[in-house]
Amino acid sequence: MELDHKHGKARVRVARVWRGSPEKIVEWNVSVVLNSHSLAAYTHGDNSAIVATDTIKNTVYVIAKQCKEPLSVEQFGILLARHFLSLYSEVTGVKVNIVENPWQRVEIDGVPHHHGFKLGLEKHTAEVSIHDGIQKVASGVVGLSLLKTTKSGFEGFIRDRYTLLPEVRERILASTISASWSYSSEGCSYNKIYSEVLNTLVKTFFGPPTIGVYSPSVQNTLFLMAQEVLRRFSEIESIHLNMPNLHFLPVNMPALDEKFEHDVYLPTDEPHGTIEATLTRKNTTLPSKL
Ligand SMILES: O=c1[nH]c(=O)c2[nH]c(=O)[nH]c2[nH]1
Repeated sequence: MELDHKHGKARVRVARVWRGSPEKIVEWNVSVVLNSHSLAAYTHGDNSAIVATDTIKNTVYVIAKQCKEPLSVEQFGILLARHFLSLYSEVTGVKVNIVENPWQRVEIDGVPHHHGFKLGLEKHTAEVSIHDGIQKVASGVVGLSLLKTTKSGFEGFIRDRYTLLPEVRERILASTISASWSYSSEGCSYNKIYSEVLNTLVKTFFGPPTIGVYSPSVQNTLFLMAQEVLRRFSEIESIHLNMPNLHFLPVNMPALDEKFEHDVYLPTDEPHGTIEATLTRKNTTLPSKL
């Protein structure tokens, strides 16, 4: 028999304020998982090699306190992960996942407020793992909701006795996107890359402001978004995109003598299409190696 085991603390919420002009704040929801030599805790009730999950939680606050300057969610994850490995010989591996709550500075009549913030929508995430001495950093976003009212269709799919969906060249395309991307190099400017990757994803989803770009499927749009990120950011090795297809169903009411004219829709998120893919860089240039 072999027991694969790990333990940690999930959903540790911490906010860190840096006083000054202007004031700065981050709010993080931190989860830590440790691999350790604590097999005996499972097999013999011997807890002598366990870092208590309560201790793990306290450590999040202590490391936050030690951060005297603002830092990215990735940098915080790296500090935390390295701490557990360097302090405890019992710990052999660590994974830290953090979700940042998007507090954004308020502007009053165009003037940034000294200490006022409002909550944005999409959230910056980070995953830092260290196993066998190898540190891996991935950044991401969750809750990036995008919608376009036209320049989307879906045609040419399998038609059989189970198919009801009409082929269309005109529909609403909407998704709440999650993405995560991993880096091939260390010490990147994580916050800068985060906002530029988001910008790239959004630009590719919509196309140019006045004319947009036609999407023949969520699958194709997803691929083009991922490809553009790998093209632009040489430090990114791989990107995963999860793009649920949130259907806006045409409302037809023949009994009321009202027919759908691409105007009234029933927005739904259940059920939704699930479309996801990971694009990973090969050593040659894209897209020839795909
Ligand atoms: O872009 C789409 N991809 C699909 O795989 C799919 N399936 C479906 O019913 N509608 C859509 N739309």
